[in-house]
Amino acid sequence: MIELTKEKPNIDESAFDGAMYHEGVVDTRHGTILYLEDVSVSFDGFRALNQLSLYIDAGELRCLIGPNGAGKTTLMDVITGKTRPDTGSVFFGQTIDLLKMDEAAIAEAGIGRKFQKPSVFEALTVFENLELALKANKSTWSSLLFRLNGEQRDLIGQTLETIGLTALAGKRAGILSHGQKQWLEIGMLLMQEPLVMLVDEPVAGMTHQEVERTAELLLSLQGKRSIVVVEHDMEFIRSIAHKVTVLHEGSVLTEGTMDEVQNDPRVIQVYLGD
Ligand SMILES: Nc1ncnc2c1ncn2[C@@H]1O[C@H](COP(=O)(O)OP(=O)(O)OP(=O)(O)O)[C@@H](O)[C@H]1O
Repeated sequence: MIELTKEKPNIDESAFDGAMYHEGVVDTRHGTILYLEDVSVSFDGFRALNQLSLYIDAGELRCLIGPNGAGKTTLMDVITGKTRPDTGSVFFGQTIDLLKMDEAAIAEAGIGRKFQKPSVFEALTVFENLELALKANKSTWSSLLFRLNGEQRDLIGQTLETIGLTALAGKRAGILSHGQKQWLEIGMLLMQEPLVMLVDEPVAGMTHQEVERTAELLLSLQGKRSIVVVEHDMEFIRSIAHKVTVLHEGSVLTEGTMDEVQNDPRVIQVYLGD
């Protein structure tokens, strides 16, 4: 079981199915941190997700691939509360019903998302961006009075090391390369101490060297956090993947190692072959 290290999230008690929730703890005793079962989403009669079931283990790094329109973004939107499914269930650990929570409560409970386009504050330094991400946890009033304590400085220091930007901590984020901005944004997400990180196309537009560094970064996080990566870059997926889930027409087509899915004739037909 992974313990939430931050304060007890402010979750409506009605989101809990039964009395299994212990203060500050997401119940992963069965090894699974995200349960999606029979999830369907329709837009004007078009099924973007079609009875999709997916299970993510605590601490795993899962790669999600699939052709354009397969439903990857919609799946992320359902997990983070942006889109409500028509049918199905979505649980965080065994007991937290995400369908009863809004986007803010889901984020606060420990599910963080990094969008494809970096949105760092260019006028602020790298350090200040991380500081701001830490403050975003606080209410507006307490963030006005907020001063970093030693523990929080250490957390920023560790995060700078993790994302490889320690030497640039005092530089304005606007001067960073595209890859460095992406790492900073991953760092900002880490400041929220999420248990689950959803990462959308992290290496799009990166140089080869930056792609390699991003692979190392994500691999260094597995075990500590559960990470779901959506990416089209197959070489990158191969370098990080243990288990790959292939989506097609809103459902899971197959799951397995990169070799297994790449040699699956159905995958070759719908995705890798085109
Ligand atoms: N808000 C919406 N309204 C109508 N249709 C939508 C909406 N959002 C997604 N869709 C449709 O649902 C399908 C799944 O889209 P989604 O963005 O989830 O796919 P994806 O796998 O993320 O694709 P890509 O790899 O291109 O990002 C697509 O056909 C898309 O056009």
